[in-house]
Amino acid sequence: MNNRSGHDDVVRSERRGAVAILRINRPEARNALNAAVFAALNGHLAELRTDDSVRAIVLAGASGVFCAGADITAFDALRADPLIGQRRASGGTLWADLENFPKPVIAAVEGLALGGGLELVLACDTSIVGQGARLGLPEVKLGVIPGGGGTQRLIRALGKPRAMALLLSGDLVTGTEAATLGLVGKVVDDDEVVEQAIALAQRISANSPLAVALAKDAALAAQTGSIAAGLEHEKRNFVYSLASDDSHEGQAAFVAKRSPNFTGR
Ligand SMILES: CCCCCCCCCCCCC/C=C/C(=O)SCCNC(=O)CCNC(=O)[C@H](O)C(C)(C)COP(=O)(O)OP(=O)(O)OC[C@H]1O[C@@H](n2cnc3c(N)ncnc32)[C@H](O)[C@@H]1OP(=O)(O)O
Repeated sequence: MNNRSGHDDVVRSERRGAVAILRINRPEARNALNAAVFAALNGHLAELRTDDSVRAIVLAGASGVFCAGADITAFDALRADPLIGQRRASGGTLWADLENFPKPVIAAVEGLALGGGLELVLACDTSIVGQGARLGLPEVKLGVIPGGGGTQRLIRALGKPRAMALLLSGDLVTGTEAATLGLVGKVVDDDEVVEQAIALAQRISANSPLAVALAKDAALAAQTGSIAAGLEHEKRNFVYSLASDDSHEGQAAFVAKRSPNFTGR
């Protein structure tokens, strides 16, 4: 897959079969997020959304670092942005677009995930983190607060006591501590992060793309509504999956004792 023109250097993309790997590539600024990174990530996601050959995405950073957060030197541009309130120009929809992306997105967190970088991790479906990585929301140390959904996703991930301690102190935790807290999906050796994230993405990619998308969609409903509404959402998605070609293929493959060949329909 070619990198998108104009942003080739700030987000690099590569393919491993049905897995697309996106790497934030601003090592000189510890992969800090600026307008160019947001534009490039949004552009890549738009392409991957409709590319049926891609079944899962790994979001990583370059040079052993995930992301040091929003580019602090870009705050003046943010302040001057008339649309900041609508959060259109500041990449504010990126986190929601990631969370609701119709394909699974796995964060491969090496080194650092701070501020908007940890907010990207929280917006992904799950994450593989290096044991020595450092994660946190240090915005309050800069006189701002998380603006990429961190206040909402952290408390849903950790519960109020643990979330407030991290949010209000700006303290950082290691990858191992983050796994104990439930902030990340899995902690691995620092040098295995990206490969383990790709391996998980490949296991997911072998499953029915339709069932994976329907399961993600139903599970996300649990974050915004009542359990009754969520169960109704799950039921609709279950009935839809049962009627799918993939469901028939899954059943036939089991009976024939062979691997299924899912089409996503
Ligand atoms: C229309 C405009 C749109 C613009 C869109 C912009 C994004 C908007 C997003 C919306 C806001 C969402 C809310 C999120 C807010 C935040 O994320 S606030 C930032 C939170 N992050 C931090 O506070 C981390 C700050 N950095 C550090 O603590 C340290 O640098 C480090 C990451 C721990 C690394 O330390 P060390 O290894 O010692 O290296 P350094 O020398 O400190 O850094 C190396 C160079 O990298 C630069 N850098 C690091 N982090 C950032 C950063 N967040 N922004 C900009 N630059 C960063 C650092 O300045 C060094 O650069 P040089 O001095 O030029 O070498």
